[in-house]
Amino acid sequence: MSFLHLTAGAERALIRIRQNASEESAETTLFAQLLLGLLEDEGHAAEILRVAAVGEAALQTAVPAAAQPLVPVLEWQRNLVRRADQFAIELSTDGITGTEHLLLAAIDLDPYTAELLGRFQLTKTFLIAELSEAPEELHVSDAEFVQIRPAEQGQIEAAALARILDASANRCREGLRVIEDYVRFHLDDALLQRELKQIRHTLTQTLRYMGQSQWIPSRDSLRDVGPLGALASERARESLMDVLRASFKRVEEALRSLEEYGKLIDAELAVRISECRYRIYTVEKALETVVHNRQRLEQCRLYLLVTAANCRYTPEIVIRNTLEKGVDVVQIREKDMPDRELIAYGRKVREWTTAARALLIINDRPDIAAAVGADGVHLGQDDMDVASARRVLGGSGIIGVSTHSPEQARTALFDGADYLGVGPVFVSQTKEFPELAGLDYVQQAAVSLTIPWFAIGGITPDNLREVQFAGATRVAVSSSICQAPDPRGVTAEIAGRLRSAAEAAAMAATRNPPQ
Ligand SMILES: Cc1ncc(COP(=O)(O)OP(=O)(O)O)c(N)n1
Ligand SMILES: Cc1ncsc1CCOP(=O)(O)O
Ligand SMILES: [Mg+2]
Repeated sequence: MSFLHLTAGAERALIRIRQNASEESAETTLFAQLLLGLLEDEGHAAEILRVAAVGEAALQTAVPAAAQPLVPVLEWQRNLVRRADQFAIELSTDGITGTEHLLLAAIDLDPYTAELLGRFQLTKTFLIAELSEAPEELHVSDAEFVQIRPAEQGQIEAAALARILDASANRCREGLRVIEDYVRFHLDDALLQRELKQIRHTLTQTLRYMGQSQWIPSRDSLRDVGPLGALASERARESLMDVLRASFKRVEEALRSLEEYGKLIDAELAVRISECRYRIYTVEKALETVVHNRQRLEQCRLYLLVTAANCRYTPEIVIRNTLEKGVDVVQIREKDMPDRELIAYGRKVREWTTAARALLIINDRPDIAAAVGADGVHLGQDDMDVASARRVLGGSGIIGVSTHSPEQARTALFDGADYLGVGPVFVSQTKEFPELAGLDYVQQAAVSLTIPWFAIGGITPDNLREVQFAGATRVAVSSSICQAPDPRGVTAEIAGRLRSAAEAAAMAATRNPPQ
């Protein structure tokens, strides 16, 4: 199993640190451990360090003798990966984060590391130049371009065609930039960023093959119909979301134009443009729901799955008492209840959850969720797919998806899930699983996902600490609350610990804001 976007070497380096670290460590010690780990490994960073003649002995001196304040390891690791991701997205064509990007992030974030490696000429500027991959399109030779030849175009004037294609390509590129900025600076979502980058890359390459370099001589910016900002509707924007939506529209229209006019040049290349357009639609849909539902889920930390047969008391007692003590989301998980009974029960739970300002999710059944006015539905890997469920539930319904690996998480995200279940972490009293995803998957989710996710499976007050240390800030539980002699007490304990951790993280974030 691997991280969503890290090479195996980068993954090993991070896991090693988490295995050796306690919850808090001196920041410089963590950077020193990272460098030593990178040097020991076989990755790209080791090669860079070796070529620069940086040996183990030199790295040991990275730890200054003076006592230093401690930082939460989890937070440190998130910042490191986030910075490394940005370097990978900017510098490499595939956007995959490798050990070399971790090394660059360490130099960028830590003055001691920068000073130490600077002595070996390994500076940020040097590494950026070294790691920048030339865009692939530069390797396409002129002979490979499709030529626009007036004779082949029949009545179409080649210069006009070139102008149309050039203007559309520019509109598309500009719009994509605006969208990428939103995803990077507002959503901070590396997965979507990478998808956008890959679309941009495919597009650049396709345009290159369509003979883009020949279009520029036909460019006439002053006479170009509809320059940006000419219309009042193009000038007025009231929110970031407005800007985002307008940019998607501009990109989609420009792609459509490229596709249609591109057919006059090469039908196969036009198909590639059309594929880009569909990928953009997918990203647009994912972004719309991510933004809307992320707000609704933002403050939810404790998620309770209720199956009447597994409760020590009646579901009403369990649900109403635990809502009072900090449950934020209730999932009705009834596999065998007749539909009419389920709907009547669901409507009652809807009233209790609404009064407590909590969310109600129905397991497996979008039709029942719609019928009872629930906030959403939860789907497993073998349940209805997200797109079909959304048609039943309607656009604004929340859809959660169970995932057991990073690959499933990635798929669920692009299918349009609003939150994920991440597990099973431990053996569950509620459901048997052929294998556990374990704390490894929780760690992977913690560094990779910005969509809300809940660790699930066998979580109790006794093991909650381990789950939190692996990076979970939200948990979903069933038996440890529903079967407890004191569901209120267990709920209060779990909810309280999740809240304290969130408050501590918020304090840390104000001390060390992401750049
Ligand atoms: C929050 C949450 N995560 C995971 C699951 C499991 O869903 P699924 O795999 O479909 O299994 P069933 O619960 O349907 O048996 C869940 N329900 N909730
Ligand atoms: C339905 C399900 N899917 C993954 S774990 C799980 C059960 C969660 O219940 P418990 O908290 O009792 O393990
Ligand atoms: Mg299911």
